[in-house]
Order: sequence, then structure tokens, then C-alpha cells
Amino acid sequence: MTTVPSSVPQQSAGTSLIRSVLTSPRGAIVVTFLLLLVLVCALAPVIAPFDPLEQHLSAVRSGPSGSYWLGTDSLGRDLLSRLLHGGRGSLSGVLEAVLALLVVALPAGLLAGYLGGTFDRIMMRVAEVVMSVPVIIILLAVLSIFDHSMTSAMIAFGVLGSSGLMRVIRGAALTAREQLYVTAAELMGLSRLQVVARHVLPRCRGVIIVQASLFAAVTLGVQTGLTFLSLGPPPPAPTWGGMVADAASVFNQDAWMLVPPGVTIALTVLAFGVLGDVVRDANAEKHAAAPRPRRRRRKGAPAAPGAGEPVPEDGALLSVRDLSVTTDDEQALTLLDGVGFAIGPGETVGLVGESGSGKTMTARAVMGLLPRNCRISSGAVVFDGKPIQGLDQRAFRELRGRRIAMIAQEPMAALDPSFRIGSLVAEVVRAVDGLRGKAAQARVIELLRLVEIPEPEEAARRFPHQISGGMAQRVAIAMALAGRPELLIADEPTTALDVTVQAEILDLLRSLQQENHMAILLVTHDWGVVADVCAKVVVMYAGQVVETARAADVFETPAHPYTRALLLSSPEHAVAGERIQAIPGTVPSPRHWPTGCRFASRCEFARPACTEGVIPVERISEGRVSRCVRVNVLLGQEARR
Ligand SMILES: Nc1ncnc2c1ncn2[C@@H]1O[C@H](COP(=O)(O)OP(=O)(O)OP(=O)(O)O)[C@@H](O)[C@H]1O
Repeated sequence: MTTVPSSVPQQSAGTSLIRSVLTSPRGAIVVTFLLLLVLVCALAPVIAPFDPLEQHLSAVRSGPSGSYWLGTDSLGRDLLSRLLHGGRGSLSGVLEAVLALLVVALPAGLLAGYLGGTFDRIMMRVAEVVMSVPVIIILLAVLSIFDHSMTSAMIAFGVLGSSGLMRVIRGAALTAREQLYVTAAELMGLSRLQVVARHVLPRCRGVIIVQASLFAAVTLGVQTGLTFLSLGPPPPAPTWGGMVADAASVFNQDAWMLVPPGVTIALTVLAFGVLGDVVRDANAEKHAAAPRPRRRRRKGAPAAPGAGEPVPEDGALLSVRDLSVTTDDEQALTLLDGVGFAIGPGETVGLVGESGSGKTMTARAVMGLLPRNCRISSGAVVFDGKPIQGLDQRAFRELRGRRIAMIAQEPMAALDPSFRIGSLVAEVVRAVDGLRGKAAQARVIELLRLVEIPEPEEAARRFPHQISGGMAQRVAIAMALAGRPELLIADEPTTALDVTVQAEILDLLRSLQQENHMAILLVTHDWGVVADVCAKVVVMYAGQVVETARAADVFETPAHPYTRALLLSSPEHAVAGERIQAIPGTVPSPRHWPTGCRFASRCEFARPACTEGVIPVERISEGRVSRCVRVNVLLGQEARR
């Protein structure tokens, strides 16, 4: 029976940052100082020895004594009491300014960085305008309009300062959104708000705290300056700036009066500044310590091609029809050019080709998650009979993570290192099933068990860096299975794994596919993987499909010179009697696609006809096509071998 851990572990990166700050000596000192300061100022009405306005004319400028610990001012008012009461206004002013700063800068910066595009451009222009506003003039205007209200001035100061922080957060969000685990979260069907809150915001947390504490230091300086100039609450109200002004007026007769407010202000500004430094250092250490994902190439692979007839288009679960993708800039580079293939329910299809041939772009187009600078320029992706282009974000989320799921290339990079495994899987379970609490925890364990993770309760408590690459891939598969998808897109799911682990993961995928009758589109470089699990193969080269066939047929008689060359260059499937040979040259970039056959310059069968015009797709037999004008010559030669 499934036992459920007492709780699916929740986020803890924030607590680890706090722990690092508190365990550093500087951090512990400044945090203790600031907490004590806030406490004694908050308790001023209770603990201050005198009323801050009470005058003791017999003890004017008396200096520290048993009755007046920090001495008195020119009117015999107790300096300690005035300092404590004044601190309430100063610290609450700092808090108001910092809150105003965060309320404006946080959503604006996060959304500008994450969404990009027009929203980003508008926010950047607004930030530039706000930065060019003369702050001090605005503050003076606010103080005169709002009757010397320091709260209004501090809120205005926070809003005016927000453009700087917004730009910093935007930069951090821009970096965060490129993380594979952010893409993975989108692929799992999480809404944009969930992705920003769970995966982008935590990456920006360090920089936000640093900037906020430095801003607090500046705010205290500005506020003290304003009260020094009597622009804040009018005398005799106790303010730190007012106390400095009083002390300055009698500095020649009694220098001591400047010491209590001066030292307090200096120490507080210093504490905010040091706190910012400590958080920045702790954050940098945390990221430096984060494990880097490993990438290893598979060396050997089992043989035995999978069986199965290609499914005709009309029974297809997924049908990619004449799909072209271009970049959305003035160059309008074509990255996918008329790509077409189909996957039937429960069918496993390998998408094969060298690096840069367009496999990942095709997979992302199917998920409706193209890079931001790319768009579908023609053709269609049809899932279960319905085109998916033009679906709004909500409709896409209904598909993604639920009916179509994807596992990304590098499992370790696809798991957010800030969260425990249980929390990451629970997040997807919440998004796709709406489960909460105990039910969500039970489903998490069930999923971890389904992907054959030993001791799933224990695994749920671990962080991604505490598990192996193979285990991470199982977790990624568990997350993908959460929505019980009909189609799983696996983008090189075993590339980053050791050979034995690769075989285990392939076994797992095969058994999951059979048990759940789930279709799989397997993106891979690796013929061994194709041979192991795929019924059908789609071979891509330079943004086009060059051959589609049953896997068994491809291994027997490749019908495109590129497929043949790929097989000959593969150690596991070299043709008997021929040397393993690398394909000369490289895949041309989309900028340099030649006229005619794009493989011609690397092809031993090429003739002038190959480069004279568009090469049509030739239908060779049921479900088998090749984009080669010399396919008959090639098949004849293959048949003779
Ligand atoms: N955002 C982008 N903007 C412009 N070109 C891109 C973008 N992303 C990919 N490309 C280009 O599109 C082509 C296809 O890339 P894709 O990532 O789909 O190849 P792939 O076959 O999946 O390669 P790999 O196996 O290395 O992942 C490549 O030439 C690549 O440089």
C-alpha cells in the first residue's frame, strides 16, 4: 500500500539564503542590530524613560548621566527618548519607501523580463522617463502639497526609485526565463503566472533583497536630510534629522549632542548597506555551488528494430502538415520548411537528424512553445483532428501537460534546483489535476512509483542535486505523466545519461507506452535508440523531412542518401563490409540553404539535377517517402548489396 510522507516538501531555497546570511558573522551582526533597533523603536512608548517632548530646564545639555543615559538637548529633553521615538518615524518611512519600491518594480520588472516583446519595450521607455525626473523637486512638491507628510514623500521616493530596480529585476528575469526548468514548467502546462511566481521570482530574490536594502540605506539618508531641513514633521516632533539639526546649531558649545543621532543614523545606514552585501555574497555562493548538468554521449546500443506499420494520416493522433517556421525579424529566416509527418495513437516515432536539422524546433512547434523570435509561417499542427494554431494560452494549457507532454534534453537542468523533488512533481499535479494536500501528495508518490523510483517517499524529500541523472530523468518522466498524456514528446531523453541508465530509461518509456497506449515522438541523434523503441522514423535534414518510413525498412534499405550516410556513420548500424564513415561537412545553417537538395554538397549520389530546383517528396510505398530525385538508383544499389 502507498504510504504518504507527512508532507510533500515545499520550497526551501529562501530559507537556505536566510540561513547563509545568518550564519555569516557580518550577516548575524547586522540582522541582530536592525532587529533590535526596530524592536526598541517600536516599544518606545513603553521603554523610553521620558516623554520625548518633556523639558527638564534644570538639566539643559547635561551630557550622559544616570538619569539621562545619552544626555539632554538645549531644551533639556532626554536624547535617548527622542532618539527612540524619532526612530519610529524614520524606520516606518524607510519601510513605506521600500514597500512602494517593490509594489511597482517587482511586477513590472518580472513581467517585462519574462514576457518580453511590446510590454518590455513599453516598460523600458517608462523607466527611462521616470529616471529622468528630478527626484528632489518632486519630493519638495509632494511635501508642500501633502502638508509635510513624510509618508507621502517616502511613497513618492519609492515609486521614483522603482525604475532602477525594475531594470535590475528585468535583467534577472530575462536570465531566469532562459533556464531549461522554466521552459520545462511551461511544457508541463503551468500558467505564466505560476511559472513567474514559482520559477522566475525565486531566481530574482537575491538581487531584489540586495537592491531593497541598499535603497533602504539611501532612503534613510534622504529622509534624514529632509527632516534636517525641517521639511518633514514640524518641531517639536522628534525626528533623527531634526535632532541632527538641533545638535548642529549648538555644535561649537556642545559637540556631544551630535553623537547619539549621528552614530545611530550612521550605524543604521551602514547596517542596510552591509546587509545588501551579505545577501549578494550568499546568493553568489549559492549559485556557484549549484551543480551543472552533465552531458554524455551514448556509446553502445542494442539492436532489434521495433515493428509496426506506419499509421495513415487520417487515423493520426498528431499530424504535422507542411509546417514552416520562420524567425520573426526582418531577416525572416526559414528554420523549418514544409515539415510533414503523422503519429498514430500509441505509436512510437523517432525524429532523427544531425544537430541543427530542426528536430527540437519541430517538437517545440508541436507543443506551441516556439522560441520568442520564431513563428509558424505556414502549414498546420493538427492534434486529434483539430489544428492547434490560433489556440489561446488557456486552450494551449489544456493540451500541454495534459494531452501532450514533453520531457526535455537535460533532466537535471529541467528541474528547478530550488525545490525538492516532491514539490516539483506536486506543482505539476496541482496544475493538471487540481489536486491539493494529501491527495496531491498521494499522486506524487504514485507517479514516482510508476517511473520505478525506489523509495519514492525518500526521493520526494531530495533536491535535484541530490539525485543521479537517471533518477532526474525518471522524475522528469513522472512529471510528464502527471496529466496522463496521449502523446509524449521526448527530446533526446537519454543523451545526458550513462549507457546502462540509458537502457533502463528506454525500457521504462517502452513499458509506459505499452501500458498506457501513449504515443511517443522521440527526438534523437541515436540510431541505437531508434532501433530499440521506434516503430517509425522521420529523418530531418536542414529544416526538411527527407525520409519517412518504418524503422525496419530504414535499417534494411534507407531511401535517402542522408539516411544512408547517417546509418553508415553510426557504429551500431554500419553496413556489413563497409567502413564506418563520418559524413563530410556539416548541416548548412538556415542562412545558407542551397537551391535544390540541401544534402547535395555532401552526397555521393548527387548529380546536376539535384541542385536545379525544388526537390519534391517521392512516395515510395504506403507510409514511406523520400525527398530524393535519385531514390531509385539508391534503392537499386541498396537492394544489390
Ligand atoms: N531561436 C532561434 N532563432 C534562430 N534560429 C534558431 C533558433 N533556434 C534554433 N535555431 C536554428 O534552427 C535550426 C534548427 O535548430 P534545432 O534546435 O531544431 O536543431 P536540432 O536538430 O534539434 O539540433 P540539436 O540536436 O543540436 O538540438 C538550427 O540551425 C538552429 O541554429
